[in-house]
Amino acid sequence: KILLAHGAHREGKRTDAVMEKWRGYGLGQFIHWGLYAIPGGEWNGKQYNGAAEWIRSWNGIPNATYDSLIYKFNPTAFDATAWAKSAKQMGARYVTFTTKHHDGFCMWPSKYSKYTVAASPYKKDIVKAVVDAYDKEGIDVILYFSVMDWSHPDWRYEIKTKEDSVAFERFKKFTRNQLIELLTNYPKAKGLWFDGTWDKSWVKQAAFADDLETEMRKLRPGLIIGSRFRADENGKRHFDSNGVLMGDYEQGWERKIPNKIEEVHGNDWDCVMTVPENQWGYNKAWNGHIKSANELLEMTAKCVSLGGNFVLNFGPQGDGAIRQEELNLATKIGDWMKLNQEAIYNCGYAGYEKQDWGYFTKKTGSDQVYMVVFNVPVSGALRLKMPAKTKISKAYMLADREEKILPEEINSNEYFLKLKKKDHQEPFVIVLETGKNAENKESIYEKAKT
Ligand SMILES: C[C@@H]1N[C@@H](C(=O)NCc2ccccc2)[C@H](O)[C@@H]1O
Repeated sequence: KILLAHGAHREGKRTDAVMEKWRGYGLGQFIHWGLYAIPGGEWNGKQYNGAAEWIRSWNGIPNATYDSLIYKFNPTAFDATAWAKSAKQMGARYVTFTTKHHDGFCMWPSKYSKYTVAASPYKKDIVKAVVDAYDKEGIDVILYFSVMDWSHPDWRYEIKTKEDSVAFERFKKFTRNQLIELLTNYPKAKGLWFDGTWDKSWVKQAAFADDLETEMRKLRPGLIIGSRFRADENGKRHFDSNGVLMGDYEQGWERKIPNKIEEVHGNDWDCVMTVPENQWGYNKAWNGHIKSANELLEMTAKCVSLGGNFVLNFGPQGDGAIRQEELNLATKIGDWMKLNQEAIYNCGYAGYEKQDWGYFTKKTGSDQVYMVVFNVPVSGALRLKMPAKTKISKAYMLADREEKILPEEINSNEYFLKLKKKDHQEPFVIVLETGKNAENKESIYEKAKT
């Protein structure tokens, strides 16, 4: 092991109650909202073909012109309670909210910047409204914060000159001030979701970032900070020079999902996902593939089956209303979650191999196993391969506990589950009661000799 002053300070999962709760969330909501929602991916009738929240970086718009959007920010349709109620019915158990994105506009009245809601016609503290409304619905709040701040005169992508380094020292102080301000103003926030930390300038600040993380954790015991915040003294990010995860969970799953358990290295993790292929902020033209509710439910089940959380992004419009397509998805997902949440909340990796019909999840701290089924074969019978020594004592439909399913053993540890109904239009859950240490019933079929 390489001796590191600013690598990981802890190895393996956190075991405290706050993190145990985080681990069991299953489904979360991301909200990207800021000045970028006003142009919505378009400027002077021309479409910006990047992600809508990056439109300030487009050379199609002078920075000063973009920044003057502050004078147009007056979201009359903004209703944090309506957002929180929609998230509640969807079944989200935490929300990650953009306090400041790469453009540098602050959704709270920061005293360290003029470029905030306080200087807009709207004036009011949006972060406070969101934190209070979601907290009232029992949904935990994580604050998203972009270190990269294109609007700040002292921000640098990299430090090339003495002047750059003097400026960036000021920027580091500014960043620390804003983070301490957020933790002080919004003590209900359970964590910080850092972004914009890949710049060469920030990657060189191992000691500063390490000290800042320590200071934030001391100010807010139990605070949850992911692996994207800081680099170690060799510039290694997410995993330090010894390959150990920095922070409390892996934050690398952005618009992608692991396929097998080995890819998560025994760490906690969350996957953050857009509804279109790559739009986080509101984009008028939702081009390309828009994910359906069933696709998003499958992503949720896949993440939970591999021990992670699935965080679905919403991009409210410039007026503060959430677009109808997103509200419809939240409703459809919520309808399914109301029936099947038992297989998602406080569940994790079951330890079984992946199978064609869908995903296994297991209730944390129990032997209760769930099959979240997305693919029923034409035969209408699900082939189930269990590890040796696993006996199925009971199988039934979660949505109708009276509908028992008799597992037909076809081979040692292989079963067919014949379903009453074949044409399922929605994913569904089968509950498996397994006796882990059941005697390993000798198979009645001898193995083929090859
Ligand atoms: C959560 C998303 N992260 C922001 C972003 O800049 N992603 C682009 C990116 C993704 C992964 C590594 C570097 C850069 C996007 O704008 C969203 O805020």
